[in-house]
Amino acid sequence: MPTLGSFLKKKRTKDSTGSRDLDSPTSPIKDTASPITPTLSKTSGSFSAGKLTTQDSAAASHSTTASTAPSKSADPMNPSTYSQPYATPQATPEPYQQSQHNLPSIQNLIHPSNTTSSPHSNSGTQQRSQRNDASNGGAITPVPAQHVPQVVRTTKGKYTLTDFTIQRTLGTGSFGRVHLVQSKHNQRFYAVKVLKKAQVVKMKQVEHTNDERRMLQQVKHPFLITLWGTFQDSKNLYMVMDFVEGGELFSLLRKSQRFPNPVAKFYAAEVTLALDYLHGMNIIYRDLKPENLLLDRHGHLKITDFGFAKEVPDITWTLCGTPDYLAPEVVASKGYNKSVDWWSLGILIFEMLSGFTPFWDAGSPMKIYENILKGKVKYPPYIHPDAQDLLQQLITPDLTKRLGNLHGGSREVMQHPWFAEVTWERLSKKDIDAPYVPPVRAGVGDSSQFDKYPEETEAYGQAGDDPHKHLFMDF
Ligand SMILES: Nc1ncnc2c1ncn2[C@@H]1O[C@H](COP(=O)(O)OP(=O)(O)OP(=O)(O)O)[C@@H](O)[C@H]1O
Repeated sequence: MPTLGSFLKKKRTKDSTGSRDLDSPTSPIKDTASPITPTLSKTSGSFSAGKLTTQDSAAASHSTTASTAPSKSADPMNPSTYSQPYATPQATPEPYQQSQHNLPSIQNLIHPSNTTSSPHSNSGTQQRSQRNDASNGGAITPVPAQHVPQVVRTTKGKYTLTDFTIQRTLGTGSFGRVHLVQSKHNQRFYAVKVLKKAQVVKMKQVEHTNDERRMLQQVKHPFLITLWGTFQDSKNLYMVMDFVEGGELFSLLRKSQRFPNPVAKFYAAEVTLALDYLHGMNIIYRDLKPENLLLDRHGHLKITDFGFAKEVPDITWTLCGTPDYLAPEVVASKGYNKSVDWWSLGILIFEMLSGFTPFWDAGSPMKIYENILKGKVKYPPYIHPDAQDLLQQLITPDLTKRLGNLHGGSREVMQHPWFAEVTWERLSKKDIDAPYVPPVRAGVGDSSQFDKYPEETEAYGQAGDDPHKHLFMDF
């Protein structure tokens, strides 16, 4: 039996449960007088989550502007890939009305033994725990692959630091940070994830990091982040991705406290399509949570952070993920399969609908794990009966009953009555209006939707000894 070691991968920079005060008068979104008015989408007759209309009129007015910008991706090295420049915004949106949103108080969920391992241990609230190579068998029915894509995308070109002007930090993790950067070749903006090799090695994340690169290189889907390429210097690894301007779903959820039913449904449906795609490629994502869901400038989701994604045809044993989102078979060190992502989808939907996660405990991750194993979920009365029915079938420890893990695979999730209005085909083409359009100015590197972080003090691109180079040959 391998040893179990947990460590801090990333702290939620905001708590996962601080929205228990659901009747707070400061909440911009309430179920009782929802600002999300169900509207017909641009594709009449198909599902539309409606619009967030009270956030600010500037956001709404900007959405028209933003939608004029082409959403075509562009290779950072290649100016010809952006022949249609972004439309210049006609109206400058007002910045987010932060004061209206009144973020809930931060509560600490850091495991005492892990508080020193994070680069931001003074500001965080929740850790991800991980243990490697836990073993022992578990009787699991593998989900048959739904579809295997014909074409595997390859990352283009080889970049170096000198191809980009590094700008502010957009987010931080345990081994590094993500920067907004501008390509010197095409002037467009990208996100570059910088991972410190020494930290990756110290935290035994070499395999996960190489997996992350390989998984991201393989995937191509409207709701998954695009990786353009990777490179390294003596100290750091660099991953060049599209910059997703709208910020984390986490921030929107905390500002909103909880989402009305149609809004949660819209985001859950996009995640479901992405999971269906990943599982069709035998990839388990394993880190579903609102922090890893970014909003593009039109309000559609992009799943980022493939740090735990893994190609697993049948069963795996590694314990990784975020405590609140872990399936019981992962907590119990049993072998597990793709169905852990369906469990996490249940937790995500629960959190979107209620503002807190079902097994949350102020005490510690150990308490959360205990709650997960007990498996008792209290459903708030405002959760729609169809949603509750879906959640009960996703957040079930019985793998022979968990939706998504049955014979029909992800189709059975999509066919659940809660998703009845969703026109999956159109949604997969982003042919359905998002419920909320982030107030960003397209094409100008507007990072106003991201929290501020202290900047890196160590210069990138230093020459010198590189004892870890052989571990990251693919970068
Ligand atoms: N492509 C992107 N565009 C904009 N922001 C991004 C992008 N990728 C990541 N971010 C921001 O950076 C944060 C950290 O990214 P990510 O989770 O990938 O880093 P990480 O180092 O793997 O963190 P963790 O320790 O959770 O694994 C995200 O939560 C998000 O706010």
